[in-house]
Amino acid sequence: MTETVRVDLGERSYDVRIGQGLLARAGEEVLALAGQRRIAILTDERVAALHLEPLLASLQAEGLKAEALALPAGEATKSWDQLGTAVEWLLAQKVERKDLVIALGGGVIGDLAGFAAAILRRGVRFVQIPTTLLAQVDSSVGGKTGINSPHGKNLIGAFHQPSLVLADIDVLATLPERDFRAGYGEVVKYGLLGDAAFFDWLEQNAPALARDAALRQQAVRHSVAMKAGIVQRDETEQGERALLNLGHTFGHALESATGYSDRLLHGEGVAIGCALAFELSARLGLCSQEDPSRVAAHLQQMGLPSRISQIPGDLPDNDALMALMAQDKKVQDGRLRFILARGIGDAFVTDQVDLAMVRDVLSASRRG
Ligand SMILES: NC(=O)c1ccc[n+]([C@@H]2O[C@H](COP(=O)([O-])OP(=O)(O)OC[C@H]3O[C@@H](n4cnc5c(N)ncnc54)[C@H](O)[C@@H]3O)[C@@H](O)[C@H]2O)c1
Ligand SMILES: O=C(O)C(=O)C[C@@H](O)[C@H](O)[C@H](O)COP(=O)(O)O
Ligand SMILES: [Zn+2]
Repeated sequence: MTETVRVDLGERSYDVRIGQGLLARAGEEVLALAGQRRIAILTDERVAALHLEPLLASLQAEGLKAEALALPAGEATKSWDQLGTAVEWLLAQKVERKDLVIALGGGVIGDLAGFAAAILRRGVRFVQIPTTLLAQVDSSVGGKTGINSPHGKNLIGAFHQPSLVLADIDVLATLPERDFRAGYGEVVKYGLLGDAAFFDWLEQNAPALARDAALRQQAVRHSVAMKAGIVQRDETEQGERALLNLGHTFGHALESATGYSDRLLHGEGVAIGCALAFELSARLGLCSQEDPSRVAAHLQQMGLPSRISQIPGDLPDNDALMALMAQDKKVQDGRLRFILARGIGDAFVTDQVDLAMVRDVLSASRRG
């Protein structure tokens, strides 16, 4: 059964449809949204090999004309170079303001295609067809788009909401195990930041998510509904939305330090970052010492890293990691802001953090 979560943002409102077989029905959905418009699909080479043909067939069945560009797979694609390639290709396709860009892929393609759509002719509509667990529960919803810089993650970007999100949970069947696990890092984040009962549910059910479609759909829908609620209340991260950044201050610095490479996937960085945020919260006396232990145990159970020492290869020292954190978008008046927790499901934003303690937490996590 297809379920719909509405993201209510006035004239920028849209539906997130979650269910099985949605890729094969994408043509109908797109036709209903845009009529007979030109369609330009941005995807990556791995996803194209697996899922582009069914999408094209579905669009053609509705008489829709579509062209596709496949970019290299992987985080390094969120770069100026690939953004330029995508935008110039869209212009060469003569994509007009009322046409549609479709992002078919994981968070990398969703972020890059969304940003390309935001700046093309000062904004064209786009549809997200997320093909990773991470993209279905998080990146396809909420309108954060952008690319990375050597100075830090997602430092160049725009808020640009999609017009529709089609999350077909069947396409996750082809996702490599490591990418599925990494995506789970963002699922568990929702329980940790604001829903203790969801975290309890995940402790019981998450090991079965990869093989049980009904549980997977439940987890995706719950995550999307939580994100939609937060985004509706705070679209451009003036306050509450920063909670979705739990684990990211640490995680983004670690991703930059590892060169946006396969050494550390985004969801793995988030997992380590969540563990560090709870460790820091416990050291500050905000939550009990059992909370970080419970978080780390669950991450381990799910095959996710929880410590910096689990990242392969050399890392820069703590000074360099702190310098990367200083580029975080949550920095205000030169002060770092962290998402900390009073307990599982009870996160909050603060700039009242002793940086010496942050360094201690980094050092302890490096020791393993
Ligand atoms: N905009 C947001 O709100 C937001 C939220 C969370 C994460 N992000 C961003 O998302 C990115 C990470 O996204 P990701 O984890 O999806 O990575 P990704 O897009 O690189 O996808 C992971 C890998 O899976 C492959 N793949 C995708 N779908 C597949 C499928 N169905 N079958 C087989 N292979 C498939 C891709 O080719 C890639 O190799 C990061 O850049 C992160 O910053 C953005
Ligand atoms: O949607 C949000 O808001 C998030 O913070 C979701 C995060 O999972 C995502 O990684 C986001 O791209 C991070 O945002 P950033 O502003 O720190 O780049
Ligand atoms: Zn994230």
